Amino acid sequence: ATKMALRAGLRSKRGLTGVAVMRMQSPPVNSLNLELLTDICIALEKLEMDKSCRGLIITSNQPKVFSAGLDILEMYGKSPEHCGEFWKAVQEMWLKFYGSNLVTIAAINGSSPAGGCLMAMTCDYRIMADNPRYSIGLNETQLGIVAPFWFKDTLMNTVGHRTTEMALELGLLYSPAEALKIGMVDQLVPEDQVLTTATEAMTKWLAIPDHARQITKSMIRKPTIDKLMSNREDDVKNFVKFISKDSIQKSLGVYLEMLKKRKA
Ligand SMILES: CC/C=C\C/C=C\CCC/C=C/CC(=O)SCCNC(=O)CCNC(=O)[C@H](O)C(C)(C)COP(=O)(O)OP(=O)(O)OC[C@H]1O[C@@H](n2cnc3c(N)ncnc32)[C@H](O)[C@@H]1OP(=O)(O)O
Repeated sequence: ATKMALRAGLRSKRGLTGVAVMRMQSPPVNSLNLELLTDICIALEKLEMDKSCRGLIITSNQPKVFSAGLDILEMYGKSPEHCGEFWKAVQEMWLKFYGSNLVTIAAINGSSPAGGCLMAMTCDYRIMADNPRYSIGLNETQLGIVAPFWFKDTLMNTVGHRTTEMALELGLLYSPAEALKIGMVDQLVPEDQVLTTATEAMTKWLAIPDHARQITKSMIRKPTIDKLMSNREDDVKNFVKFISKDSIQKSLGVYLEMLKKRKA
């Protein structure tokens, strides 16, 4: 039986119609594996074609974690072919979210490192739980890997040039308060209010006529999207070449061990 990795449905509570809530539920930490990425893309594609849907809130059903980012097990000890397929799915998720016609809001109810942060940054607005135990950021360099140009572009478009230099080179993970300060997230609220606040924020975004908002969003994001679109195959090749290196595989292995030991 296929595992339902997320739930998407149109809500009509409190007068808020045409808004889907997507809840990632891939235990234990919503790491983005091929299955979850594919499910997310299919669900978003369906919503995008549904004329009654205008907005999407993405959140997590897992306690304490929004998403642990890309599933390292999809990149560790796998064949070049598998790594290539996986990377295409990561690209697809980014392209669909960053270019979405819907109003997209990330209700970040837990930690969101690396690919989890990327996913949140593709949204139009980010609300995070104000819990100092949670962290968010692009920490790739800490794993000995390099975030590709479109991760970097998404961060730069969100927090600016200088902050991106510091954040990306040092692989910084920020507390919610720090993330708010640099503009990585837009609002902090108590944990139990993340979803209701996302719904309230959605009302404000939906008050803008769709066509005007969509054209404006596209005008701002299209150059960044086009850059990946015209380099997709090379980007896959670069990823496969990079991730297959013995030194990179070793770094990933060490990092996975560290994650397990930290737990013990
Ligand atoms: C020139 C360059 C050219 C090309 C380069 C191209 C590309 C390279 C770049 C690729 C980009 C990668 C981006 C990524 O997203 S990499 C993933 C980074 N993610 C992390 O660093 C997060 C790691 N996880 C955590 O910090 C914590 O798990 C978290 C804070 C999310 C939750 O903590 P909690 O205490 O609640 O859970 P844990 O006990 O730590 O974890 C539970 C089990 O889950 C496993 N786990 C956690 N994260 C991952 C993951 N991302 N992938 C796979 N597995 C993960 C963890 O090991 C535990 O497993 P078990 O011990 O239970 O077996």
